[in-house]
Amino acid sequence: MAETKNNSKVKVHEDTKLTPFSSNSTTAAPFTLPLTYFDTYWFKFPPVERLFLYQITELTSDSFNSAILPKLKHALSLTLLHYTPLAGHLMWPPDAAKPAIYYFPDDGVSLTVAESNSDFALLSGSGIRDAAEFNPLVPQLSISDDKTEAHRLSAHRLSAHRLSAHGLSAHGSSAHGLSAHGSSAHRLSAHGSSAHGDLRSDQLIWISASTSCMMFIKSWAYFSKQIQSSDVHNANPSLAPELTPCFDRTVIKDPDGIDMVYVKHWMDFTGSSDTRSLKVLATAVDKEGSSDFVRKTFELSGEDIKKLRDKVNKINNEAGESKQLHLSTFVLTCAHAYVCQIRAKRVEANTTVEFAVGGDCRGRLDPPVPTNYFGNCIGSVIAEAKASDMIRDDGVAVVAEKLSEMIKVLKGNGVQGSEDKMVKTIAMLKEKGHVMLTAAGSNRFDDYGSDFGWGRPKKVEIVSVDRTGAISLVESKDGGGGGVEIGVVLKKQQMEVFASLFVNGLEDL
Ligand SMILES: CC(C)(COP(=O)(O)OP(=O)(O)OC[C@H]1O[C@@H](n2cnc3c(N)ncnc32)[C@H](O)[C@@H]1OP(=O)(O)O)[C@@H](O)C(=O)NCCC(=O)NCCSC(=O)CC(=O)O
Repeated sequence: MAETKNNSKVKVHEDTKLTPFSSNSTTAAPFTLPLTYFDTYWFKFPPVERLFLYQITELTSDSFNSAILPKLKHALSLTLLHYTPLAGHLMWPPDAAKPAIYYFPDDGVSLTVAESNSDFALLSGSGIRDAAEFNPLVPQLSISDDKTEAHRLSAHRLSAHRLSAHGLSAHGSSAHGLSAHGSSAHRLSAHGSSAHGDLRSDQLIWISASTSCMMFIKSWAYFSKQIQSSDVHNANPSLAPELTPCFDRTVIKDPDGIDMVYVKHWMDFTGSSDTRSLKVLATAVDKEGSSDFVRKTFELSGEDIKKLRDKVNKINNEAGESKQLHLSTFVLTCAHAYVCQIRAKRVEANTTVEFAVGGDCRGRLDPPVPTNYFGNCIGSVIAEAKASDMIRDDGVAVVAEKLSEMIKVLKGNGVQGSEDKMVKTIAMLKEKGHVMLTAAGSNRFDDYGSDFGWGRPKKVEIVSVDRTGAISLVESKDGGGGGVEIGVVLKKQQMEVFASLFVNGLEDL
C-alpha cells in the first residue's frame, strides 16, 4: 500500500496489459504510423490528463471484480482493435529521421487496477482542493529517451468517505505523440445520487491522461455501455461510424516538409546531449513542485455568458468601437478567466502576457481532413498584450478583442504549419519569467457524455492544468444550457482573490 503526502493510500491489485481483441487468436500485423507536422509540433508538450469520476449505485467489491472489471477490460480490448496504434509505442530508432508510432504483435495498453482511500466527495466536488490530491490517481506514462508508451490506463476503487470500506476508481491513460487533441464536438456530465454524508454507493474514478483521447474514450464508453448492459461477455459489436478512427496520414498535406522543420527546431532547442529525446518538456511546476497549489472549478452559465457579451459590447459601443468581434462562449469565458488570473497573480503592469489559442484544423485545412481523423490536428495562434491593458476596468473587452482576432487568424490561413510558427513557439519557451495564458479542453467536447453504462460522470477534471498553468474548459454537466466549467489551479491566496474577482466581475455588469 503506497501512501502519498496527502495520506491518500493506493493499493495496486493488478497491473495488466490489454491487447487488441482478436476472436481467432491472431494478432494485428506490425505497422508503423508516421508523424505529421501536427504531431512533430506537439510531441514535446506534456500530455493532457483527464479524470472522469463515476458514482455507481449498488456496487460491491465482488460485483466490480466479477462483472464490471472483466467487461471493462473486454471493452478496452475491443476498442484497441480499432485504435491499434494506441497499443503501440512512440519510438525514435537511431536510423530514423523522426519518431514514429510502432506497433508490434502483443503490444498492448497497461491497465492498473487499484484501490484508493482518496475522498470521492472531495475529488468530485468543485471547491478548493489541494492540487496534489489528484496525483495518486494519474497514471504515469513510461517515457524514456527513445521509447514511449502510446497509452496507459488504470482503474481505482475509491471511498465514498476516506474511512469507508467501499469505493472504486478507474483511472488512467496517456496518448503520447499520437493523440487526436480532442475530437470536434463531444462531451458529458452527471452527478451521482448524493453528495451528502450517507453515501452508500461505490464510485468509479477514471483518469485519462491524453492530449487526444475524447474520441477514444467515447469509443471505449460505447463498447462498455453495450457490454455492461448485456450478458454476452464475448460479444464483438461494431463501432459507431462517427467513432471509427481514420489513421490515414496522407490526408495531412506537407509538400514543404514542415514535419522535419519542426523536428530540427526541437533538436536545436533541447541541446546537444539529448537532441533525439522523446521526453516531454518540464514545466515550472515539474521543476519546483506543486505542493502549495490548489484547484477549484468555476462555472459560467449561459446567462453569465450573455451578460459578459453585453458588457463587452457596451464597453466597445461607449468607446465608439465598430469592429465586429467574435464573442463566442469560448472567447468570453477565456477573457473573463484570463483577466482574473492576471489580477489574482498580481502580474506587474509592464509584463508582456502571451496568449495561445488552439483550434481544431480538421475542417479548416484545404482540403479538409475527415472529422474522424485520429491524431494531432490542432493549430495554434500566439499573440500578446500588456498586463497593464488587461487589468484596466475594460480589461475583459481588451482580451476578448485579442482572442477574437486570433480566432479569425485561425479560421483563415492560421491552420497551416510554418517555420515561423515554430520559431515563435521556441522563442516563447526560451523567454524567462513570461506569462502564458491558454486553455486545455473545449466547451464543445461533450466530456460529460462519456457513459460507460453507469450514467454520466459525476465530475470531469483536466488534471494536468496543475503542471501547465492553463485553465481547463469542459461543457457544464447539465449540457444544453450553454454553460462552461472552468478548472483553475493557483496558489491558495491567489485562488481566494481569483474567486472573488470571478464573482464580482459578473455582478459588476
Ligand atoms: C478555435 C476555437 C477554439 C474557436 O471556438 P469558438 O467557439 O470561439 O468558435 P467556433 O467557430 O468554434 O464557434 C462559434 C459558434 O458556433 C457555434 N458552434 C460551434 N461549434 C458548435 C457545436 N459543436 N455545437 C453547437 N454550436 C456550435 C456556437 O454558436 C458558437 O458560439 P457559442 O459558443 O457562443 O455558442 C474552436 O473553433 C475550436 O477549434 N475548438 C476546438 C479546440 C480544441 O480542439 N481544443 C483542444 C486543445 S488540445 C487539448 O486541450 C487537449 C485535449 O483536450 O485533450
